[in-house]
Amino acid sequence: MDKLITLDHVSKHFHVGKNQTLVAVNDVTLDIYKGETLGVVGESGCGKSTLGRMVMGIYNTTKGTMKYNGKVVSLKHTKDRYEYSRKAQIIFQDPYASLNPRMTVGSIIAEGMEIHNMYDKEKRMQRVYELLETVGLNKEHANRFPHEFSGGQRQRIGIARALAVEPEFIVCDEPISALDVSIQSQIINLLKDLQAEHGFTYMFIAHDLNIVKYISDRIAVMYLGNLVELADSDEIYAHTLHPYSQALLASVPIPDPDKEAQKEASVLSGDVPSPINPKPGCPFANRCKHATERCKTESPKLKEVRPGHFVACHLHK
Ligand SMILES: Nc1ncnc2c1ncn2[C@@H]1O[C@H](COP(=O)(O)OP(=O)(O)OP(=O)(O)O)[C@@H](O)[C@H]1O
Repeated sequence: MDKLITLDHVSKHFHVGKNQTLVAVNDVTLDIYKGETLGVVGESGCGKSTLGRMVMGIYNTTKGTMKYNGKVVSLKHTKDRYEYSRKAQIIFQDPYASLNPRMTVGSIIAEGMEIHNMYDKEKRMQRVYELLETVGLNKEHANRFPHEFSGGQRQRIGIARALAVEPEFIVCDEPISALDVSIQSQIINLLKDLQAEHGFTYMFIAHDLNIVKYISDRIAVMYLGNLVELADSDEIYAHTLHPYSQALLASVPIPDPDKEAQKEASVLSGDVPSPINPKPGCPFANRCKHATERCKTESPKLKEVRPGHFVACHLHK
């Protein structure tokens, strides 16, 4: 498969006080292949959104390089950057916060096409109507305002806006977390159908491992800014290697109450360490029941331990 995005030892640091550096993403090396869905999972604060924003070119990388189709993406105002801002789109967790309440739905969807000088005014409006139909809304909705819609409908508007500029790559940043469970699968199915039709590449960020399993070809597990495990979706569920991924999987509720009761309690005990001025060693060491002295001092590197299955853990050679 062809690589669309290449992250080479990418980090993002935020300066949060005198001599204090918050390491939101730490030394991530990762490829995203054309047409795939890469699921990115981990607890709140582990750096998923920051990674998504770097991949979008919204944040600069502090260290390392990101390439799109072999070309380095930077925030400098170049022709490539302008083109990338069309090819890479994002769908946000909270569709209401990301839609301008003073603009009609039609103007929201058309805005990107205007910025990128796509089509004349009449053709843009025709595309708005078509896009509304594509995402399961209708033409009449173009003249309404975001507050007149339900959460699921607003997310459909967010998807139509992303599609309007004919992107190749879409970051879906927890697009269904804020929606009712009954609506979640409708949005997931819409995203899957659109991918089948247009060949989009997705980076799908989520907490919920069940949903990620259904939509992802591969899954990346993050912990405290680090990529700790990466494998095909089926492989990672069948052979979960990192103790943190095992704990995350164990935290997904099992519908059978007897099995749920038998599950090992306290799988994720202990606090997540601070990302500010992080200590050396494995970031998961203080919560890991397998941790040894080595884990407390030496950071494990991500290595391929089964075909296409990468893990950063001293337990696995
Ligand atoms: N602009 C910023 N300035 C300072 N710190 C930030 C900034 N953005 C994110 N962080 C910090 O970086 C870390 C990673 O945050 P990020 O939002 O990427 O995590 P996340 O996994 O997406 O979490 P969530 O699921 O809650 O959105 C957190 O410790 C967060 O507080």
